Amino acid sequence: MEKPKFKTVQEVVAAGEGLPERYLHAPKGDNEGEPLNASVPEMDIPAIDLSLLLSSSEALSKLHLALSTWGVVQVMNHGIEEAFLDKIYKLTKQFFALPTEEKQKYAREIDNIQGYGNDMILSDDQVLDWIDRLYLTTYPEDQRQLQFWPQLPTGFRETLHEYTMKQLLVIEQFFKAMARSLDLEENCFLDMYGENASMDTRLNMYPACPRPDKVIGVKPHADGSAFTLLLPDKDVEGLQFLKDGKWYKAPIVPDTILINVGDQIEIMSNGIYKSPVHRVVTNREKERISVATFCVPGPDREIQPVEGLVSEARPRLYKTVKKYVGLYFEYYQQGRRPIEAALI
Ligand SMILES: O=C(O)CCC(=O)C(=O)O
Ligand SMILES: [Fe+2]
Repeated sequence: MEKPKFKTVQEVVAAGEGLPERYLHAPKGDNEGEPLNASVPEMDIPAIDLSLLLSSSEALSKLHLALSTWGVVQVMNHGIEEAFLDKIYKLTKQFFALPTEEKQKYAREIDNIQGYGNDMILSDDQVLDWIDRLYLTTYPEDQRQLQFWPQLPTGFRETLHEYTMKQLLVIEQFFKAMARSLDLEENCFLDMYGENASMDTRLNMYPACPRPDKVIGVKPHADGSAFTLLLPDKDVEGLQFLKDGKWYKAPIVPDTILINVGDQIEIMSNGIYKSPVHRVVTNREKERISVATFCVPGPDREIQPVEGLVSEARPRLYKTVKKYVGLYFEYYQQGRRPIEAALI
């Protein structure tokens, strides 16, 4: 098995050999000199009660407003107990705190996305993201590659399985709520999304970084998913969203799940719900973790604007796409927005 030839960020830090050039962003364009970690205002997004979304039209309007402007909401009353979310955070921290040799047992191969490792390297001139990750397909169960599922820390596998099952319920409710908030039949997104949809969970670790002004945790991107469920670090900020050309930081709201629209809901909603560009900045003193789950339509599904959202007044904006995530990665590392390729 071929192992990646680059070190993880944690290994770079442990080696104590200074910051490799490959992580440094050269100043460019109009923001010349603007440090990546410059202070930015907080975004104004609502916390929405998931349990009310099927009954309250006020909650649905709030959802509509948030998703059509920011493309992001904080979801509360999602049915996953706080103690359980704490367990996920704790196990994530414990995994990344294991010795390198232990984590390397789950190292991804160079051209496989699943497993433990550094940022995917797709070209020689790519500036690297200051992030280590453990990326696992968690659903459907027969697509799990268990050789990448850590045996340590104890309870990791069982807990990730349980988290997957709990998220499934949230995902279904959220799809229905989005449909209702657009006055559509509640299953219309779910029907297109398909029964063989998958979930990929990515555990992220951003070690403390000596040059947060020049190094980025995750480059600006929009997610290629239908939507993404995110548990951002409970103590350390870093996630930022772009709106009208300006960056805003995501607030930390305990016990909520942050859900952001991905490109495939932008396509299905004919552009009404926005797949927001976001990034993660680094921190000089503190490491940061997060856990992201990408909800991805089955590979056989044709994703396109749903009929009820196309009219003379609102012509169809996107082509029909299939296996969008493959297309996504080609564009991503070139710094282009893959959804541009789907525009009519
Ligand atoms: O770490 C975060 O808060 C967000 C990570 C992210 O945007 C992603 O994994 O797509
Ligand atoms: Fe993302």
